[in-house]
Amino acid sequence: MPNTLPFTIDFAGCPADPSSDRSALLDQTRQALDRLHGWQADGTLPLLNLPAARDDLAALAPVVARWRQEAGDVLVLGIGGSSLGAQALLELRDPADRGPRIHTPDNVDPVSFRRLIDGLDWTGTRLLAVSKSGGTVETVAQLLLILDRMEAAIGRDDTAARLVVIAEPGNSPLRQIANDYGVETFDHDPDVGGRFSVLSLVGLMPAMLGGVDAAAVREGAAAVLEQAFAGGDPAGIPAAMGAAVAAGLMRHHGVSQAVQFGYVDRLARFGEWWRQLVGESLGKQGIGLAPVFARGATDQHSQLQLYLDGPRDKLVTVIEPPAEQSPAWRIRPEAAARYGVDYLSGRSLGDLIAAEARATASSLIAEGRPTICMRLDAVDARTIGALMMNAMLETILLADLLAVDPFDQPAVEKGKILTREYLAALG
Ligand SMILES: O=P(O)(O)OC[C@H]1O[C@H](O)[C@H](O)[C@@H](O)[C@@H]1O
Repeated sequence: MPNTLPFTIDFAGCPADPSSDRSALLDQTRQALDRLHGWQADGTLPLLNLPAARDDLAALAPVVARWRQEAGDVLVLGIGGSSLGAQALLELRDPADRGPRIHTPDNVDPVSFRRLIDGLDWTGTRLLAVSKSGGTVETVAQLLLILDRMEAAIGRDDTAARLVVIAEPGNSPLRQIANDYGVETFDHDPDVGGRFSVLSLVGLMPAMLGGVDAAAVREGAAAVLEQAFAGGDPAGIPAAMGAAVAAGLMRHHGVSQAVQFGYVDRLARFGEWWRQLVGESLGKQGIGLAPVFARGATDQHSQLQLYLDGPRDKLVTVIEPPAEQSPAWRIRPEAAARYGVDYLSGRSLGDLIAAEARATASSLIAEGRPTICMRLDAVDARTIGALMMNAMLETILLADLLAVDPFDQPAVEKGKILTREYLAALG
C-alpha cells in the first residue's frame, strides 16, 4: 500500500488575515518538526518510534490468541490514557468478530460498575489492568474489588491465571498486586505518557483482543510521521498547518475552544481520546484550548446554533464521513414523491449524513467561523492510526507554538492527593 495519508484536510475555511503571523508560525513548526525528527532518530521521544515497533506486539500474541479463544468477557481496567485510546480503537471492531466481549469500565460509578460485574461468569472472564503509574486510585479500587469477587468464585490460582497487568516498572500498588499473584506483566514505557500511549500495547492489546488490526493502526501512524519528516513545506503537513492555524486564531482572534464535529459514530470515542490529548497537553499556565466533541448530525439539532451564531471563540473541525460503500437501503422514489420529500428519492442514509456534514461546514464558513474540513478515505484501522498520530503531532507542535510543555499535567495532582485524604478521613 502506498504510504499516502488516508485523509485530507482543507484549511480554506480558516483564511489568514493581515493580523495573523501564519508564515512565522509555520516556520516555527518547521524547526519543531526537525527537532522531533532528531528525537525519533535518537530515541529521545519513544512515542515517535512506536509506529515502527514490532517485537512488543509479538510478545503479546500468545496471550491475545489464548484469550480470544477462551474468554467470553474481558475487562480492561484503566482510566484516562490507560483506557480512552483502547476504547477508540475498539469502535473499529468488526461486528462479526467472534472474540470475547470487551468492557472498558473506566469510571467508578458504583451502579454501572456493579451492573457490569454482576452479569459476569468468572470462569470465562479475563482481566487486563492498565496503569502507567500503577497507582491510579480508580483502577486499583476496581481491581481489588474484582479480585475479591473472582477469588471467592473460582479460587486464587484460577484468578491469577486470568489477570494480566500493564504498568511501568517500579514498586507501585499494581505491580505489588501482580507480584503477589504472580501474574503475567508487561512494561508500560515510562517515557510514553498515557495520553500518547495508544500506539503502544496500552491501546493495541485491547484492540488485538477485539480483532482490530494493530499493525494497520501503526501503519497509518507511520504514514503521518513519514510525510511530516520528509522535509516538505509545513503548509502541506496537516499537523503543522493545524497547529499554526490554531495558534494564530488563539493569539489574534480570541479562539479558546476547538470543536471536533464528527459525522462518523465510530469516531465518537476517538473524540473522547482527543479531548484528553488536547485538554491535558495544552491546558496550563493560563493557556489552553478547550476541546469540545460534537456528533453530527445529532448536534446540528443541539449545538450548531451556538457554533454559527454564538461567541466567536471556536475553531470547528468537521469530520466528513467517507463515501458509503454499497448502501444497504435507499428510500423508494414512490415513497419520497408521495410524502413530498423528493430530495430523498433514491437516497441512502450515507447520502444524507454526507450532505449534512458538507452543509454544516459550508454554513460555518459562510458565517466567517473558522472551519477545517477533514475528509476520510475510510473508517478503518489504518485511518484511525493516522488520525491519532496527526492529532498527537499537531498537539505537540501547538504546545511548542504556545510555549507550554505538552507532556505533563501537574495541576491534576492536587485533586488526587485530596481524594486520598478524604478517603482516609472516612475512618
Ligand atoms: O495510566 P495511569 O497512571 O493510571 O494514569 C491514568 C490517568 O491519570 C491521570 O489522572 C492523568 O491526568 C492522566 O494523564 C492519566 O492518563
